[in-house]
Amino acid sequence: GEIPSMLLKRSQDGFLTLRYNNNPELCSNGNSCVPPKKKSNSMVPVYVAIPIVVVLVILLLLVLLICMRRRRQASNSIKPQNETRFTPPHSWDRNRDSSLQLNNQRFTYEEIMVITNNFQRVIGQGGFGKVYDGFLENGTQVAVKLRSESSAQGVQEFLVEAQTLAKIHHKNLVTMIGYCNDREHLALVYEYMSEGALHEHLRGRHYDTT
Ligand SMILES: Nc1ncnc2c1ncn2[C@@H]1O[C@H](COP(=O)(O)OP(=O)(O)OP(=O)(O)O)[C@@H](O)[C@H]1O
Repeated sequence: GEIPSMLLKRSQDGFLTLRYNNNPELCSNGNSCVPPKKKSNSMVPVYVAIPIVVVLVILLLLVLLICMRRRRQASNSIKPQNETRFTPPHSWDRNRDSSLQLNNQRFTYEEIMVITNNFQRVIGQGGFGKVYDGFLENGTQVAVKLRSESSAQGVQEFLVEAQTLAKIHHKNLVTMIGYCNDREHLALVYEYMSEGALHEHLRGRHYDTT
């Protein structure tokens, strides 16, 4: 503010010594008042807080989205254990989706007999029963795993293997081409693995069928 004229006059008359150079908020007639420094902007914290809150909310939403997606994937991969009927996904039905070509197609038992040439050549024996060599119409060599009635492993385990392989596709896993669920016959048709089973390699010998 302005220095009162009374004080200025007394200073000019020599009765008073005024020192106010270091106080920019004081001014005399001759000097222009230095405008008081603006107070720091009280809105600055708001400008900083808003983006932080927005970023936190976005992160929270992303985490929630990821959690929901993982939970959905987990629930999809767990099927009820007491399910006894073989209910292949729609994609297994070649009549519904011809674009699937050989993937997961459904075969009748008669077709399985043709593919394996009436179960002519056994190439292995597993927990579910015998595995037969076979050829599809287009010449693709396949391995047909036929569940035997006397199998120690139940229908349920067989279906679990089928359903798992129908979902999982990996270059290191055998590909399931199709299946047969015809009356009492259950069979899975796999791509033929000419190199044999991994455990045979680990043991250092191949299954001898001849
Ligand atoms: N896709 C395939 N290509 C070539 N041979 C196969 C194929 N699948 C199975 N075999 C042969 O059949 C054998 C039995 O296979 P299968 O998968 O039925 O039984 P496993 O995996 O050895 O035992 P388990 O059924 O008890 O798990 C194998 O050791 C292998 O020699």
